[in-house]
Amino acid sequence: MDTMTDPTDRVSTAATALPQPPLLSCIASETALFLDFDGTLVEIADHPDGVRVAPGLIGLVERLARRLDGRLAIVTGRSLESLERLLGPLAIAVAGSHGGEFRPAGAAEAQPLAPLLPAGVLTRLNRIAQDHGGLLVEAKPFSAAIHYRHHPAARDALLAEARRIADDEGLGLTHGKMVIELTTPGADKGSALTRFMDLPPFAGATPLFLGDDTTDEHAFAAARTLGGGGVLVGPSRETAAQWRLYGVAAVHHWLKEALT
Ligand SMILES: O=P(O)(O)OC[C@H]1O[C@H](O[C@H]2O[C@H](CO)[C@@H](O)[C@H](O)[C@H]2O)[C@H](O)[C@@H](O)[C@@H]1O
Repeated sequence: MDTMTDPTDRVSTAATALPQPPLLSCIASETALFLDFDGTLVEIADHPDGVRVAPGLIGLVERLARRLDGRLAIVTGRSLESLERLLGPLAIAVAGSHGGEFRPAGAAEAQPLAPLLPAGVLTRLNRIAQDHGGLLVEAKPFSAAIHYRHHPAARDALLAEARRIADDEGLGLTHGKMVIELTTPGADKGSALTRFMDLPPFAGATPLFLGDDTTDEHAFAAARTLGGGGVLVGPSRETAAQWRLYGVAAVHHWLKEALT
C-alpha cells in the first residue's frame, strides 16, 4: 500500500480537502522545517512517558537538520526535559512548553520566552486531579497540563475548573488531545517559530510546520504570515494548515523521502 494514502479517505470527503504537501526534496533548498512531537513524530500513547520512539527517528531528524543546514527545529508542548528523556540530548534547535522554552541548535541552556508558572497553580491543579480520582498532572516550567485520557467524562468539569484558574492567575488555556493546559502568557508555538525565523540559520527561509493538534494552529498561522505554511497531521478539521498527511507513518515516509 502507498504509505502516504489515508485508508479513511475513501469514506470521508472532508478528509480529502487538503492536498499532500510537496515533496520536501523539491523545496528543501529554501525550507525551514518545524516539527511537532506527539502525534506527529510519535504516535499518541496512553501516558506521556509511554510513547514509542521509532528506531532511527532521532538519526532521521538529525540527518534532515544537516541536509537543511540547521534549519530544522522540534517545537513541542512538552518540557524540553521530558522531550530529551525520550530522545536523549539533542543538538538540534528545540522549543518546549508550548514556546516557553527556546533553545537554538548547540546552545547549552534554554532561554525563557515566557514568565514561570505561578507557584499556586500546580497545587490547585493537583487538588482538582485528586477530586477526579487521581488524574495525571504534568508540571513544566512555563505550563502545566492535566490529562483526562483515562477519565474522558471529566472533560467539561475540568475545562470549567481550569478556566477559573486561568482567569484568577491571568494564564492562557489550551485544550489538546485529552489534555487541558494552563500556559503563562507571552509564548506559544507561533511565537517560538517566529523567534527562530528571526535568527540564523532560519532567517530568510520559508517556514513549514508539521503538527497534529489544535495547539499547533498558532504555528500554522505564524508560518503562513511568514510566507510559508502548515501540514496538518491526522484527520481533516478546521485548520490554518494548507496540506495534510494522514498520520505519523506518513510523516516518517515524507521526511525519509527528503534524504533519498
Ligand atoms: O506539542 P506536542 O509535542 O504534540 O505535545 C503536546 C502534548 O503531548 C503530550 O500529551 C499528548 O501525548 C501523550 C502521549 O501520547 C498522551 O497520553 C496525551 O493524551 C496527549 O495529550 C504531553 O504529555 C503534553 O505535555 C504535551 O503538551
